Amino acid sequence: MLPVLVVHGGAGYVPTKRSDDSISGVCSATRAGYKILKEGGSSMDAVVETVTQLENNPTFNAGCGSVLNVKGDVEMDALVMDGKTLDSGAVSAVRNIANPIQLARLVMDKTSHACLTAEGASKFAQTMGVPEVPLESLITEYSRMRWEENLAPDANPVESQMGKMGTVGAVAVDIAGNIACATSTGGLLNKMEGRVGDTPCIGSGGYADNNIGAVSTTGHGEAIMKVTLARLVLFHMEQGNSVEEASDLALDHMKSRVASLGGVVTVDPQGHWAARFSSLQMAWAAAQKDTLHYGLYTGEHFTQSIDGPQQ
Ligand SMILES: NC(=O)C[C@H](N)C(=O)O
Repeated sequence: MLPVLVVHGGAGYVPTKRSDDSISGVCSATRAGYKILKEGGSSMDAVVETVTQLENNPTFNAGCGSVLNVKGDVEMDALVMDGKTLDSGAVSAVRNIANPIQLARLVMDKTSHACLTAEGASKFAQTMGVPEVPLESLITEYSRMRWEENLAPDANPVESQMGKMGTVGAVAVDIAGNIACATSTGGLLNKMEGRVGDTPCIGSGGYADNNIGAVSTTGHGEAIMKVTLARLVLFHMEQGNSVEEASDLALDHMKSRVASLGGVVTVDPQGHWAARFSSLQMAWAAAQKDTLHYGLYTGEHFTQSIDGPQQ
């Protein structure tokens, strides 16, 4: 069953003209992460590489392609967690870097803290030699268009975003049985300056514990934090539920308790995995036993050889 990698590209609704790019984006990032696992690399290396590729892909709301805040700026959140030690690293409201997930990992590896924010995170990035990139390099025509649309007095950015989420995340179990998660996002469309969502919060945007499993989440951050969605999935697994049942129970609770939709990718130490969502769509992919699995709509599950024609 091991190794295994499961990836999401955000819960919500993917406009038809962007759905092929979303599917091919999650599939190629999954291939890259799975290669690391197959060669004996760690689950942490695999999830960070996978999420880095998705941050570099302008289709997704993370890194280049992030949504803009109300001022037209990009402020990004990211989290990694290591299931062996329960160490985690996060950055919130970080600007002018290409790969927040790599900075989150540096917070975990090189500081005694779990999260750095805003200017402090930028100063740390400089100290670590992470190159500063111009704001313009993170902004796509599409994200600027959606920002402008949502500045109108009658606009409803939360409603509009539920349509198109695009946060990215990955969970993995490596050959040694170590488990990790990584999640990265530009957050919510036209959010207030300084708004921090669920993504960098342990237990909400993700969680990993070698004894239970790992989860990466996507959805409306304020709702995800109310139910600590990632830890809630793992709680249900601790109660004896399968990865699928636990994921569905947690998503059902978020829907009934706080009327919010979302999605998760989940693994357990044996290598069972799930990609579940209550939203209309979630681009997802998984790799196990040299097979690539992927889908977009509820119930959709395609498979092909990992070395087959590029999806
Ligand atoms: N697209 C998302 O999943 C958004 C993210 N959870 C946030 O609220 O920041």
